[in-house]
Amino acid sequence: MPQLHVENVTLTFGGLNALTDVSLTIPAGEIVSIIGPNGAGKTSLLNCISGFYHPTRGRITYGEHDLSRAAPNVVTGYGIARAFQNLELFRGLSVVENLLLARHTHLRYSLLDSLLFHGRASRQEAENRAYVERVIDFMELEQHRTHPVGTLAYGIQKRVEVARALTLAPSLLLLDEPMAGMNVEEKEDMVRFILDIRREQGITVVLIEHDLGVVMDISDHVHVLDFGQKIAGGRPEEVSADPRVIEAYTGVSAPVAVGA
Ligand SMILES: Nc1ncnc2c1ncn2[C@@H]1O[C@H](COP(=O)(O)OP(=O)(O)OP(=O)(O)O)[C@@H](O)[C@H]1O
Repeated sequence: MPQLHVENVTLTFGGLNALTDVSLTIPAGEIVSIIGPNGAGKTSLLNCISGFYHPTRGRITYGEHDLSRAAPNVVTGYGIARAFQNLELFRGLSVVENLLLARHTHLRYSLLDSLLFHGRASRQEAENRAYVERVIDFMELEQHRTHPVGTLAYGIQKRVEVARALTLAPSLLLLDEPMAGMNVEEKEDMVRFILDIRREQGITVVLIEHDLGVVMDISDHVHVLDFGQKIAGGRPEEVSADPRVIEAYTGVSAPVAVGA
């Protein structure tokens, strides 16, 4: 499975650097979290990886693929799917309809194919339905499958959003605050799903999350952004003890040991 490399990425909006010279590697099969205070550049980084923004400078690669100038649908085609912070679901459509719609972006046949080769198109359609049903099973959404998404509890809608990304059969899943606004029980469920996505499906997970307890519990590596710069990266226990991280979160400089 490919590794994701972010190399010296700078992203500028007018005079503002949303990201400055950020480098990090996401090893295949890991859960890696990106943390940092509000406005630190976390979503901007995810936008660069998923092709919504293009870095002003620097390079992003996924295995042999250069993502730096790729469009979002091309990035998805390379096996990178994203669940959005603000749900990207059609509220009036059912769970199963939302997932089928997302899966259709992966259809291998064109309109011409479907007219000329009806058999191939309908076989593909049956495969898509079977795939979507497996995702519904995996994300434990059976009881909601025919309900319009807009009528579901917020925590369930967030779960459908993750399911939507999974229907694209990614090898790398980008999750932007999948637990925001959830109660404790819903968070526990989402943590379990994230762990299972990695363990049972072998999918690499990049997570933006404000709940540091969750981050430290489930991440293999953590990278910390502050004012668009990477200020720390490493194992959760290394990062949580790093004085620069403590300062970024508390605004208070960590005491320097006497004699240091
Ligand atoms: N499209 C844009 N145009 C102008 N400025 C932007 C744009 N997108 C992001 N920014 C700016 O870039 C900086 C980083 O924003 P970003 O949303 O990436 O931070 P974040 O760490 O995800 O914040 P949060 O935790 O609040 O979601 C902010 O100053 C933001 O205002």
